[in-house]
Amino acid sequence: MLCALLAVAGGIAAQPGDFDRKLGEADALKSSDYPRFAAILTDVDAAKAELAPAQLQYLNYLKAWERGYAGDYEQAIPLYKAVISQSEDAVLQFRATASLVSNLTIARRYQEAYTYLDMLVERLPQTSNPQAREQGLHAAALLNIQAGQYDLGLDFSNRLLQERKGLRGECIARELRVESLYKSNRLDPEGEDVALALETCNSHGEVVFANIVRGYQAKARIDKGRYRDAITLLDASYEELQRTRYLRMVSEFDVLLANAHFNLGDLAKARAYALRSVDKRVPNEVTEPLVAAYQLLYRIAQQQGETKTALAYYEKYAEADKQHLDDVSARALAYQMARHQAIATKLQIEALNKQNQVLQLQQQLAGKAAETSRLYIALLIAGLLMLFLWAFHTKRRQLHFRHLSQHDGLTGIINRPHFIDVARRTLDDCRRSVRECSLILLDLDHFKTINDLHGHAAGDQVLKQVVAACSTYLRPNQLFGRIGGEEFAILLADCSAVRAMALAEQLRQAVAATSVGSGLPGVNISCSFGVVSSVTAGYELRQLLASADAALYQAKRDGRNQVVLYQGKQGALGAVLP
Ligand SMILES: Nc1nc2c(ncn2[C@@H]2O[C@H](COP(=O)(O)OP(=O)(O)OP(=O)(O)O)[C@@H](O)[C@H]2O)c(=O)[nH]1
Repeated sequence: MLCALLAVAGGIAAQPGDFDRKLGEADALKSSDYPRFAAILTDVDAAKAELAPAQLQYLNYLKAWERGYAGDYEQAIPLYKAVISQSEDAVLQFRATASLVSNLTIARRYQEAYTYLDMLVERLPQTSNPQAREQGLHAAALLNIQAGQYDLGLDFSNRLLQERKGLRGECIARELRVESLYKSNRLDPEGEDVALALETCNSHGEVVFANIVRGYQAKARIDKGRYRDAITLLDASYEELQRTRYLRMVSEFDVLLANAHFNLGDLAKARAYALRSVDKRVPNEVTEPLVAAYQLLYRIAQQQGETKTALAYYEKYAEADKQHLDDVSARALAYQMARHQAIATKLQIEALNKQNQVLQLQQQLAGKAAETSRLYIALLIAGLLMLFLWAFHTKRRQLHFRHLSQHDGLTGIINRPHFIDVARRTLDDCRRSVRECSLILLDLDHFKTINDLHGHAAGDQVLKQVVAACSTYLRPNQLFGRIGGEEFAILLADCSAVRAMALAEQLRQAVAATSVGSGLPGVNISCSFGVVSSVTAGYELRQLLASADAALYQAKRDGRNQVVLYQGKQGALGAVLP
């Protein structure tokens, strides 16, 4: 092995078989011995020029896996796509598709995930490689469970279970089974499913999967009011779970313990666990445990009469809950759209078949001109028309679903997930062609007071008026989205800070003018604005939003109803209008 490594590192021509062996070794080690896997990958990558085309694709697949493992899905996804389109090895293509589905799911690109899942399911019958099949069935079960299609999730887990009996895949399959059953309210916490899943995962040393199963077992006990039993279960494997450093489960256990203690009236312990759950949260993600932790902290503070703290936690809870629900509905809608796409394609194929039959019969008729055949043709044409109508209807519903998933129900402009999606792509384009972009963030002033004094319905009306006032000044290519309750963002490609400031000022005046004729006498409607340019904050959306937010905060502090430009970390926030 050392010789082979030296041969690669030192540029001595290595045997093609060496690379196959190394790549295979790296593949086998990737989840159990990451440092060794990474070292082999670096070695083989250094000798890239000597690899045969198939070996190069295998290397690219492992590199994509490495990026995904590091959480860098934006790099992993195009790498997987390249392997799928360039590799001639059907097994590698299949495995890359399965990994791509998982990465797209975690990166919340659900529609794309379904498109690739359809490809995967279609190729499953022709794929006999056991490892590839395990990956494919795992990805299919996971995505369906995420989309709330628990029976489909259960089907795929059962197939995985049958195919991987006695192997590590059995543990994964049994865990997925427990998850589907819990999420569809059918899990018996003391039943055979849980017991077998724990036994299989423990026997394969799969600590993380075993603890995911315990998490669902504890949840089911809590749902049945058996709080002490849940605590006993979670306490027993608490230390073991901490050692895995798998944050998703660590924060889950903490919030479950917080919940059980809260229900038993021990508020001090409940608060400690809930705070720990927030502290150990998965970075940059709004997960279910985070929403539950904020809700508990709010309820604990409320019970202890700490009104101010309760309110602060309530706001965090409401915001996290909204984001989480947006995500859940995006997954469900993506599923519906994927199904409609599949039906539409099937109908198109059927329509083409019928069209063929009509042509064939017409040819026969040219010779015979038989009356009965004419009738048959008329019937076929009628059937064809109906099929086209049906396909048209399906397409329309599909477009409707897409619109729902991308737009805000109240104001009609695009919603936060879609804004982020399109803005990232626009910023990438601008970065590549070195064009300046600007971002405007606007937030209604004292909106809570309007709600409190005139009711939520009046508040909704004000939100619509503000959007209508701003839309008058915006062109179709200027991306306008609702990114929070009363917070909006506008991304302007090919736009300098000076022009963005001028536009923001126009919008400020337009919003202020809606106070007259708003139907709410004595109410001043205004917005504060934060503006930032890619010249000062770069092309990363997250950074642009954070910088615009800092400028917006400054505008709020300085008295609201004004526009502030972000001028970089060093420079003060300045160029205040009016
Ligand atoms: N009517 C209505 N209210 C909403 C909606 N989304 C969020 N809100 C409310 O918007 C208010 C935002 O209040 P705050 O964040 O305290 O901000 P504010 O009162 O505008 O004060 P400043 O931003 O500091 O000027 C909260 O009361 C939310 O309940 C919505 O869709 N409709």
